[in-house]
Amino acid sequence: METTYKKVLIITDTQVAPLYLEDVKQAFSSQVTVDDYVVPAGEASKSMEQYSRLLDACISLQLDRKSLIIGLGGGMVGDLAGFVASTYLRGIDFVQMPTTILAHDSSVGGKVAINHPQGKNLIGCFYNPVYVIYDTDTLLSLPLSEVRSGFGEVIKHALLSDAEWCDDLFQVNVSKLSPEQLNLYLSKGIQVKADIVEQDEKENGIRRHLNLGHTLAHALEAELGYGEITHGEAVALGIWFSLRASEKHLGASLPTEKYAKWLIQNNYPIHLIVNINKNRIIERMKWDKKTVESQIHYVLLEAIGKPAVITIEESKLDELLTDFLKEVSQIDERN
Ligand SMILES: NC(=O)c1ccc[n+]([C@@H]2O[C@H](COP(=O)([O-])OP(=O)(O)OC[C@H]3O[C@@H](n4cnc5c(N)ncnc54)[C@H](O)[C@@H]3O)[C@@H](O)[C@H]2O)c1
Ligand SMILES: O=C(O)C(=O)C[C@@H](O)[C@H](O)[C@H](O)COP(=O)(O)O
Ligand SMILES: [Zn+2]
Repeated sequence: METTYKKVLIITDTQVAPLYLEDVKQAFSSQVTVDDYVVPAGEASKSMEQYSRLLDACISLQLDRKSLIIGLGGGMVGDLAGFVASTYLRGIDFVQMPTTILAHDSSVGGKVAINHPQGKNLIGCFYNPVYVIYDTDTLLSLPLSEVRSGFGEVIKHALLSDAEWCDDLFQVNVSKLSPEQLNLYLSKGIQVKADIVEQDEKENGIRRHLNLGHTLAHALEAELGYGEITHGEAVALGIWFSLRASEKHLGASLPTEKYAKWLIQNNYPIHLIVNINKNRIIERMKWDKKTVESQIHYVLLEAIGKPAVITIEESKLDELLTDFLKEVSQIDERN
């Protein structure tokens, strides 16, 4: 990493700024000019409008190729700041300072992007930070809803890798975790992700497994309106569908009941999808980046730790989704 940055721009959001921005600024010597740009907290800021304003800020601050951009915050800030850094002057150095549980996933692997009303992360690229600085003490200020959201990606990493870890997680109440337990899960998750990304950085093959649950999750986020459901909660619900679809489509034997019980005990917002418009969701699923020649490719599990990318015909997907939404609505009525 360049160690003589003269200008630094810290990009953060309105919820993180009052908590951590001054601390980070104070860490620089007086030789460095440190500016900040604070976007509204929430997924809606991962937009073309904020991206454009941030580029205007880079230009008015006259950042050059020896300047540094820091993304201080959760995955929203990381993806947005990283995309600005990747395109400004064809790319300047970028540091990720993740502050959410979910960002154990988003700060690794170099995917940076903004959303389009049609779909999630439709505009982006692969651009790695020069450093990731993850101070897990920052996680102590997270609201419970964001802890829950972060566990959508933690449980994904467990299902992709390790049945014993899954059993352990099914016992977990996300509101009652010790910092030691959380740190253990985060390092396990980072390892699972890093191992996959090292083998397939640009997602031509096995990196697609990291999209478990995301074909439905991204469709839900766009359909409900960005920020109406968190990314991690949408992923957790998307994984539920993937587990059921794996049982029905592949005949896999999976702990789907235990998984659903865990979701309910931890108050994942299943009510948000009860009245979802199934046909519009299927149309949105076609915008998934794994889609090739209009064929939806789905990440299913043959077993825990054994993901596979499977083409599902639209009529079959319709049937699977109809059954799933019926099941969700019956469970929602009972709870
Ligand atoms: N690039 C990738 O590989 C990747 C992977 C997973 C998710 N993502 C993206 O990440 C985004 C979701 O990330 P997220 O869940 O971190 O969302 P987020 O960045 O919107 O953060 C969630 C909320 O928590 C607040 N917050 C952040 N840190 C806090 C702290 N320490 N204390 C108190 N409040 C805090 C934020 O202000 C925000 O309101 C989505 O846009 C998703 O698409 C990207
Ligand atoms: O890193 C990856 O690869 C992932 O799929 C991780 C996902 O958790 C993440 O949400 C990612 O941004 C999804 O990527 P996309 O290419 O489907 O937009
Ligand atoms: Zn994700």
